[in-house]
Amino acid sequence: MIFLNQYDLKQNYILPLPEPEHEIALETKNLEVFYGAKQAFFEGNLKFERYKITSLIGASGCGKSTYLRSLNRMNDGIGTVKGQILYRDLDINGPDINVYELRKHIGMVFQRPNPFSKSIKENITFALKENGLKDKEKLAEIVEESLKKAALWDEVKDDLNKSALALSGGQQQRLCIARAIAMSPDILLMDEPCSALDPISTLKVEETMLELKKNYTIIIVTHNMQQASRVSDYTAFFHMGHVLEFDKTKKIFTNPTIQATNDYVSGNFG
Ligand SMILES: Nc1ncnc2c1ncn2[C@@H]1O[C@H](COP(=O)(O)OP(=O)(O)OP(=O)(O)O)[C@@H](O)[C@H]1O
Repeated sequence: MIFLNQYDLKQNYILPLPEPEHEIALETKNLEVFYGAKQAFFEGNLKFERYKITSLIGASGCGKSTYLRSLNRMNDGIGTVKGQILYRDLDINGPDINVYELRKHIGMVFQRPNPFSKSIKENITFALKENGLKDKEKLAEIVEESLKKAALWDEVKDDLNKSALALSGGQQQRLCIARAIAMSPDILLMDEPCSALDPISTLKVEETMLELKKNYTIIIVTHNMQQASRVSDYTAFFHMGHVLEFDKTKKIFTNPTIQATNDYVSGNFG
């Protein structure tokens, strides 16, 4: 067993990023996150390609969620985020950004399914109505479309007025995905979206993600190595608050450049 502190971070990090092949949906430059005096994330320079899935992997406490949550300002009021987060030529970490509007573009799906205690339909229409959409036909259209994209429509189409809380955990998580995509985000952040799900529900959510990447850019935190290798195009390996290696998923899992990545993906430390 190899222990985390065995790696000399100064020698290993940070590998040059691969050249992005396509358009960049989101980029972080010199991102740092502090909780009080403690620095939890260091020098994050990553570029996320549009219509691709990027997995963030690494041992518990290495800063994956801290980094992910910064991308739609979920760390506001919790930690201090320094550096730039560039989205459509805007630094969304800037003081003049309307965070509520931002989250319509960069949505989040959490670890535990968290549907509202409302009907399946209302879970999807609630935020849209709050945003002023009143047209019933348009709302019904969005409900159907979002549930179809989240691969839940066939299972719930006859029960749209039933409580979302009566759904299984896996169905609830797909409903939360439907709720997020009903707002037509550009980018979906997913923080261990399958950790509370059984293997069959996990596979369904993974299939949903593969379908969703036709229209969305997805960044997912996962502890599940098989999941990262099954769904993602790129993988970033986090270690003690640093991104040590970021590359195509196939390279990370079959021929990583640094020892620490190799040890992690082959299960030799944890
Ligand atoms: N709200 C907070 N206040 C203070 N410290 C925090 C807070 N959230 C996270 N941390 C600390 O920041 C570091 C990174 O935590 P983070 O949750 O980002 O790691 P992670 O890689 O996502 O872990 P896990 O895989 O267990 O979810 C840890 O040392 C953690 O204790």
